[in-house]
Amino acid sequence: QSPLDVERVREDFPILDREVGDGVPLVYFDNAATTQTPNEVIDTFGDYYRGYNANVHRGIHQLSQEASIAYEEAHDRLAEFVGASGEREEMIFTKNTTEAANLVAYAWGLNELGEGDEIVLTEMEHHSTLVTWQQMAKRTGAEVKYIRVDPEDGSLDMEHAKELIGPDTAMVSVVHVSNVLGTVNPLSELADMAHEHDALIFGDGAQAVPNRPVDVEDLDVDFYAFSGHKMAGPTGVGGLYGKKAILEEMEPFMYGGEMIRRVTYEDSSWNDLPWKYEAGTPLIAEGIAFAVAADYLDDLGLKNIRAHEERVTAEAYDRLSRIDGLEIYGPREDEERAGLVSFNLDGVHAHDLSSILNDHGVAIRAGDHCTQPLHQKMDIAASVRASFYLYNTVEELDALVEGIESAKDIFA
Ligand SMILES: Cc1ncc(COP(=O)(O)O)c(CNc2co[nH]c2=O)c1O
Repeated sequence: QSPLDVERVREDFPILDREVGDGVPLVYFDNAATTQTPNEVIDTFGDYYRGYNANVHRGIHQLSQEASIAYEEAHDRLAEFVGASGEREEMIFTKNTTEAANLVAYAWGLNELGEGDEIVLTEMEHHSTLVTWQQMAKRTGAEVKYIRVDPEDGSLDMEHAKELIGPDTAMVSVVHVSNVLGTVNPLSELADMAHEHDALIFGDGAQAVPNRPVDVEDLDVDFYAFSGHKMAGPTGVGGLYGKKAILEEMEPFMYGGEMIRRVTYEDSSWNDLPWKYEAGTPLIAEGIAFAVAADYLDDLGLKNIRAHEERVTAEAYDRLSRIDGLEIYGPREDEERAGLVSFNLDGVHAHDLSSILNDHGVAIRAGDHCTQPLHQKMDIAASVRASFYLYNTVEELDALVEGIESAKDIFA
């Protein structure tokens, strides 16, 4: 029995009633790419643009004050959502997780990294962090090293992590939950290892924040990034948590209005946190809707969402593992796994399988999921990924299994 009343929850997501193709019911299993948006979040946009649309931070008039208060308080809400006690001063709104990683790489990395410094990543990093730190290393003369991933169960080789993280390590950047394997990495343990050597740690929380309680202070990460569109919120807004002392010391790398205090022809000084890192007119409605998404998830309960997702994922794993010729990647059935299952079917290319599944109404993702090095390491050109969220049901798995069996009849 799920801790969520899923049938009632699904009423909040009108898109889930859609039919696709020849009138086939939509089965949305692409939540690791982006989640669907509840009415409460959608309605925020209409309320804002009909009721209090104005530019923020500067206006004296009432509309600007209303918009400013809503936008600024949204920062407090997202800080609270991830356990940041510094409230808005530790919560920068970016466009997404990718931009958050780039902000840290440019604002911190460009100034702090040099020859001899090492950046420790994992082999399962998403391109948003892997390419960012790889290119920042090339620009600064730093060196990137990768913690090995065990291809058998997608686990991180922590003995190898202990070898790599040392006195030359300046930054450790780790995906909290892999968007391909479903592996949940021991971020807190890696933070301790980084701090033992006075290195900083960046946590990529894109696949963690939506579906489990995250407390950045318990984790003791220095930075932690996540995206609104992956947690029932809008695209265009993400959160970058940073420890206040680090954000105070760091120099901004995007300049302009909002982020300044005083400007002369000779020099400029910066605004308070977090505005110092939010140059120009922000995504105001998106930021306000981001906080509504956090409220929506907290009303359902992140522990309930996690338990529901575990139930659907366990059933998916069990049913997929019974299909001959289907190989599942990542943690084994008895190991902790986030709400996704990536796999391949013998004799059927991932793109062909996803096309057949689409004909059955099933929306999944096929490809490299922005982790090309990981796929190369696993010696697979691509993979098919089914990813679940709070509104999916065990019954929806029937369409997935039927679609796979249909693909076997056609291709295998
Ligand atoms: C682990 C991880 N990190 C970072 C990102 C980047 O997030 P963004 O900046 O909001 O795009 C993603 C998005 N992952 C995926 C986006 O589409 N399919 C995916 O698996 C992700 O899964």
